[in-house]
Amino acid sequence: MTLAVVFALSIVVFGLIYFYIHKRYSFLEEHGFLHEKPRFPFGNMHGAGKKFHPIQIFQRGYKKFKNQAPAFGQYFFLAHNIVLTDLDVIKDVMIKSFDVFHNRGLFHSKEHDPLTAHLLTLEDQDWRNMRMKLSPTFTSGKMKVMFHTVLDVSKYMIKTLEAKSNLDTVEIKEVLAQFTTDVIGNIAFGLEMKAIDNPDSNFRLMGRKIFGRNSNFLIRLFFLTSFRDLAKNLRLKLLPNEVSEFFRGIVRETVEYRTQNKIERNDFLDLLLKVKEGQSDEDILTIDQIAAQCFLFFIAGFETSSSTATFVLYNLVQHPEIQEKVKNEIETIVAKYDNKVTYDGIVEMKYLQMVIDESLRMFPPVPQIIRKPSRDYKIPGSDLVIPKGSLVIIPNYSIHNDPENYPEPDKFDPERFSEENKLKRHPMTFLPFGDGPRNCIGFRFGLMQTKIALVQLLLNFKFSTTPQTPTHLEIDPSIATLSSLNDIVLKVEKI
Ligand code: HEM
Repeated sequence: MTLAVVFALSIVVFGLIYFYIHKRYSFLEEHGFLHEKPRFPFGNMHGAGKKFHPIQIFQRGYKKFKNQAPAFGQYFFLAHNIVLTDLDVIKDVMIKSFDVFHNRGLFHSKEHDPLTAHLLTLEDQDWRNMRMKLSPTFTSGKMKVMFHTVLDVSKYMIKTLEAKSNLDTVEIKEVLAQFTTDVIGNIAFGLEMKAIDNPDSNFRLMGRKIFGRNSNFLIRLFFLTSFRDLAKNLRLKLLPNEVSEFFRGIVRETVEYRTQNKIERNDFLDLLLKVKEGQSDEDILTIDQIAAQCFLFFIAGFETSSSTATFVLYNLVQHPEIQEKVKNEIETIVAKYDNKVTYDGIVEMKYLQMVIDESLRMFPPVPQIIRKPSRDYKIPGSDLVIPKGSLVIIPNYSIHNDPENYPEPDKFDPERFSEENKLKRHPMTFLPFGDGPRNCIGFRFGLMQTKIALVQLLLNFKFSTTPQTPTHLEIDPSIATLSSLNDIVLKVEKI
């Protein structure tokens, strides 16, 4: 081949690539969505995962476009997504038009990455069947049964913290992450673990491999989700083999042990095994399906709840008068129940709930909610049409921190969540657990374990700032859930 032919071919190839990129980056303009100018190869995601958390990029667009249109667009590499800003449209998407928006479009691969095929990612009828099977596991009645197991684990946390108290520097996020790891390991995998005793326990290590700073989980998830079909064809995986084998192995062994020894426990695994027993053949959950749900309970349950409790404590040390008020409420209600921490007692703690809600508003652990329309969707009251298959983002972090919804959003003020004040706001201004039929199935459990941890901690210790406590929280850009970049170091004194 002569040099001239090579040169001509290169020009054609580069021309085609340029044309393809240009075509992809014209998509939002052609569909009428406002957007920032994309730059190849990251689109609008320059710095995501390194300098910025994706929610900070969504927030930039949210502030810019919110008052101009009910939705705006963004490019993630070459893929587009649509971010909703109008609260009525969000309500329509999550609730009324659920028949169009029942999927999330997240990457999963039953065949090559079996632990990714769980309730969070399943679609259409597979999701409906699984949600129906799992819903009975998360009722208030089931929470009451599991309450005592969580309480026992919390007593262990208190004992361990007593040994550390009166030291000026306790990194509280790690203490709480060890607590929720123990809880979920116990309830979802049937294991009596002591991550609190051994911060390097396998479960805690797996937690760090998934959510830790170097995991790149968030970027991999977005990437595989944006190029789902290609990723499946190339047999790409979201989870490292090591993580996958660890969780599948534990569930397989525990199920075999329980079946052989006819052991019953009041936990998630038991309830999933009951689904396995009672149904017709096609309804029976396979070991991989059970392992995937348990794995999801682990990833959905431990980080979210420990972050919630950490953010509450962080806010309470900045506001000692609120710490005092919530502690008084806890003491009064515990005294009423014969000096015992009871399920009914924690349900009665209204001010504690307000404190938790206000923390969830400022720092929602799941800071964006995702849906994928199964057909073209015309946004009510506008000419915009969201094309079938687009990734649609509900930016709950931006909504929760929008001064039009919450004046002075950086101020921690639990009174915003009094019954009277809640009624004054649009229902879509508070979405820590999502909404509609695809909301968080585990919200009761998440709140219960958060409350148990806080009640036990506040009954036993006084928390205050130290010179190392951050005065302002930076968001960790590399972690999928909302997490603080700074260690949350507090002074802990035994009462
Ligand atoms: C404070 C703690 C928690 C927070 C803030 C939280 C938040 C969320 C959010 C925002 C969603 C998406 C909802 C939507 O798309 O509308 C979600 C989904 C989900 N969460 Fe949670 N969560 C928490 C605790 C838990 C726990 C403890 C479990 C299980 C043990 C759990 C299991 C799930 C599952 C299975 C889904 C997917 C539901 C479905 O697609 O049908 N979550 N969570």
